[in-house]
Order: sequence, then C-alpha cells, then structure tokens
Amino acid sequence: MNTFAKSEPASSSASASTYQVPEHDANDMDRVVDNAFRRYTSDTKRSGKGTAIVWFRNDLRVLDNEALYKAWLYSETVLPVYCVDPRLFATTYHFGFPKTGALRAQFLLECLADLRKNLMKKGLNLLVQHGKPEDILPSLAKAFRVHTVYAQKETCSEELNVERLVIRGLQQVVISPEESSGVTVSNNIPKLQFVWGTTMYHLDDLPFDATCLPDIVEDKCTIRSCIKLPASLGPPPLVEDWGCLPSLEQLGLCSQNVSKGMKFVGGETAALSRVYEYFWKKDLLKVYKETRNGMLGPDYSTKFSPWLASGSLSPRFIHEEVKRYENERLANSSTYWVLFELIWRDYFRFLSVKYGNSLFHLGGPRKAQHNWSQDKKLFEAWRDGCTGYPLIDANMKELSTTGFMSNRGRQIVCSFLVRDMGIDWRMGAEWFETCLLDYDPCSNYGNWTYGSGVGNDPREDRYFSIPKQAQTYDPEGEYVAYWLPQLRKIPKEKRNFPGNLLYIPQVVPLKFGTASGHNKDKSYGARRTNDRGSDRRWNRR
Ligand SMILES: Cc1cc2nc3c(=O)[nH]c(=O)nc-3n(C[C@H](O)[C@H](O)[C@H](O)COP(=O)(O)OP(=O)(O)OC[C@H]3O[C@@H](n4cnc5c(N)ncnc54)[C@H](O)[C@@H]3O)c2cc1C
Repeated sequence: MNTFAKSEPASSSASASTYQVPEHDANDMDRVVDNAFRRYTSDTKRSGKGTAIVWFRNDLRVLDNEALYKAWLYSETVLPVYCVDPRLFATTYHFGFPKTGALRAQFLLECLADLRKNLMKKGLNLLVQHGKPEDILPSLAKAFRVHTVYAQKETCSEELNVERLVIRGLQQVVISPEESSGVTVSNNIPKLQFVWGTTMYHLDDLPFDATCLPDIVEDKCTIRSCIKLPASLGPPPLVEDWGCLPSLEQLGLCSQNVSKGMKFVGGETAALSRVYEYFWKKDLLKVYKETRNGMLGPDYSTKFSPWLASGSLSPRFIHEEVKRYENERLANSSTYWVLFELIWRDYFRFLSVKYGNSLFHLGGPRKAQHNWSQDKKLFEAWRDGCTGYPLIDANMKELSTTGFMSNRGRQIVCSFLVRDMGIDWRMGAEWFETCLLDYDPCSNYGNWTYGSGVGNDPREDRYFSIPKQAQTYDPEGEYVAYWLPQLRKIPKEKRNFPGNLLYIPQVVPLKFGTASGHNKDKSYGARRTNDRGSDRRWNRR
C-alpha cells in the first residue's frame, strides 16, 4: 500500500501574539465534540452485507456525514479512506502558484488527524494512502471485495475529472460471486455512489433545477436535519497498516508558523468548538449583523469558513444550532443573517452546477470582454502587500501570514486589483487559491467573477473606494497599524492616509478619487452609491 513514513504529528500551538481560533484547550474541545456526537446518535440497525468504502474528500467529518452513514447502513464493515492526491500539491492552472500553500496543507493535516481520532471514537479508523484516488480506490475495492464506494459529490471540473477516472478504474475491477461473500455486486463491478453534502440546502430539494438557478439569492425551501449515526460504526475490516499522515516536507512544502493574527486549528473537533464558542459561550450570534464587516480579531464574524471548506463542519449543523439558539436565547436579524450568508455559500455552489467551467474562464459566465493586464510587477506589489495603500497592504499581509482575510478585506483587495490595477482577475483568484485556508473553488471563483464584473451579477461595477472603506471600517487605523507596525507612530486618523513620506510610494493612482484625504472622497463616495459593495446585494432578494 502507498503509505507515508511516520512523521512528527501536526502541531497547532499558537504564540502569544496570535489569536487561537477556537480559544478552547484540547480537553474542552473533546467535551464539546463528545456532547455533539451524543446528541446526534441514533439506534438504527444496519441492514447490509460485505464491505463498503467511504472515500473522504471535502467532507472531513463524522457528524452529519451521509456517505459514512450509508456505507455503515448497507454493509457489515466500513473502510474509511483518504487519498493524499499529489495533484493537490502541484501548481495552479494558469499562473503556476502552489496549488495548496503551507498553511492550508497544515490545516488539512490537522483535519485528517482529527478525523482519524473521531472515527476511532466511533469504532473505525482512517486509511491514509498516498496517490491518486483512481489508482488507490479500485485496488482497495479489489483487495477488500468492496461492493460500493460512497463519496460526497463535487461540482467543479478538476474534482469531476477525478470522479470519472475513479468510475473508470472501478469498472476494471471484477469481483467474482465467490469473492463477494454473499453480497450482490451488480455485474460483479463495485459501484461508486455519490451523496450530496456540501450545502445547507439539498440539491434535490431546490424548487427548480440547478441549471435554471435564478440570478438572485432566496431562501425558498426547507433544510434537512442532520444525519444521526449509531454510537459505534465498527468493526472496521482487518487492515495491516492504516498509514501515517505525511509531513509538510513530504508534501514538498516548508512549514510556516503563524506569527500574528488568527491561528486556526484544523478538524471537526475544533470546528464544533468554534460553533459552541461563538454561539453559546461568547454569545456573539446575536450581534453578528452589526460586527460582520469588521477586520480585526477573532470575533467580528463566525470564522466558520475554513472548516466549512474542508467539510469538517456541516452547514446543516450550523442551521440546527442557529434554530436552537433562537429557541433558547433569542431570534433577531443577526441570527437570520448567519443563515443568509450560508445561503450565499450554497448559491455559489449551485452556480457552479449551472455555469460549469465558465466560472474559471477570463470572460466568466457573462463572457465579458476586457483588456486585462498581467503586469508582473504590479501583481507582485499587490500579492506582497507593497502597493503603498495601507488598507490593501495590511489585508494582503494578513492573508500570507494567516491564510485568512475578512470578507470586507477580500472585496476591497479584489476591487483594487481588478479596477485600480486593471490586472487579470484570475491572477488574484489563483493567489487566493494558494493561500486561503477556506479555499473553495465555488466560493472563490464565484466571488472573484462577481467582484470583477464577469459573473452573473447584474451590476457590472463593484468599485470599492479605498478612502471610503478605510473611513468606514477602520476609522482609527487600528487594523492597518496591527499589520503594518510602522504606522503605529503616526496619529490614528492619518494611518490610512500616511502620504508617501511616511510610507511607501503608491504603485498606481486610484481609478476614482484619491487616497490622500477624507474630504475629497466625500463627493466621490456619495456619487458612487454602490460603494458599500456587496451589502447592496441584499436588495436583490
Ligand atoms: C474575492 C473573494 C474570494 C472569496 N473566496 C472564498 C473562498 O475561497 N472560500 C470561502 O469560504 N469564502 C470565500 N469568500 C467569501 C467570504 O469572504 C468568506 O466566506 C468569509 O470571509 C469567511 O469568514 P467567516 O466564516 O467569518 O464568514 P461569516 O461572515 O461569519 O459568514 C458565515 C459563513 O457564510 C459563508 N459566506 C459568507 N460570505 C460569503 C460569500 N460572499 N460567499 C460565499 N460564502 C460566504 C461562509 O461559509 C462563512 O463561513 C470570498 C469572498 C471574496 C470577496
């Protein structure tokens, strides 16, 4: 089997100047996950025979995992498998950036270590194999006489291509009736069965076909309950070597310490702890709508996205927790707004079903024509946080240091790259793909096409004025001074507008307005009524 040599366990310690998200220590986190598992336990009896594989992809969780549930229900033994696919650690499609940066790789390893731990709590384990799923799964299916491989359905081209190759690989596997231990394997070929599990709304429950998705976000259908699992899913099949998790070095990456800002802990245990911390312990859900446009610190927004993207957290679980909070504490526009943001997440996923590969094309779903530049120097100034605009530079430094950036920050740096610099939006999207802990092809490319005017958004011009954004969202320059300490010595109101003498020269002039003062921007801000950016999208409901 293609296993890795034993390496040091993934570490997640945070230094004094970082915020650990969640803040809980390991014992507290274990208590939270055990409680959640207990609440989602059922006494259903399994009805199947033989062995089934669960092929874990972006669903690195036990709670509300339908593939795991079905594999357990329709078999006598379940073999959970994760394939460390080398393609994930290659380079991005157009511009050759690392496909997975060190911080997300580290987060992924933490997710896998935690998944193994939680599967063991349920009487199973996780087989970690190095290689392509289309090579590994058929050979495991043959060796373990598997009747079905269960997996979560994906929607974007790279993942769909792997699915096609796995199906083809399984078609080469023939399990004779004598080998199949009494299980009916149709045509003697193990089958690949998909479940839908990435979104809060189930694809099959939409009141329209996903290919007819309207260009508006609506909350029009009911949300399914989380799946309950029995207390034990064991026993697992006999496996000689369950495989070690690779080190970053074995993946061809150098480890990167988070020296300041948010240090996220990967895995389902941390995800459930963050939900507990944000909703129940700190009671922040009730103010989410007022704080969600912040940029500094761990608590202005939920910070659920890295766990949602890796599938360590189920959006349906968040929905159920919001409803529980509304019943037990209060319901207000903030409790609703978290769900509404999750509808946006769903929306971008369904959009990928509707628009397919055009989400990744220069002209986007709209097939828009623009004269984009690919100026390397300008792009590098943006990427490295050296544009001379503190708000841009601070956000880009946060991204490369932590793998995270606020939603506000993402909209601002996206607008700056495409509107002020005129750079090909795909360079920005691919750099985000490298760096983001929460990278998700649908949300990332969906938001980039949206922000650069090539998406399905009826409004073409989403320009974010930096002076106006700085004035509104960082009036005291706290955020920029946190990431650019050289600004701490100047008066608060000047930190976002330090002038070239105190800061570095600006690489491009702003397309509209100037960054040198508030007053000039006022008329400009008033003229461009869309300056609050995506907030106006709510009008489209
Ligand atoms: C250019 C750009 C690129 C982005 N790339 C990604 C990406 O790769 N992965 C990703 O998960 N999000 C992406 N987003 C959306 C958004 O910025 C993040 O989801 C959000 O900042 C995560 O922080 P949070 O969990 O605290 O969000 P919260 O404000 O607490 O929102 C709760 C959840 O709602 C969802 N959500 C909120 N806003 C959006 C949105 N605009 N689009 C889709 N889902 C949303 C997320 O799952 C988020 O975790 C991008 C936004 C922009 C403008």
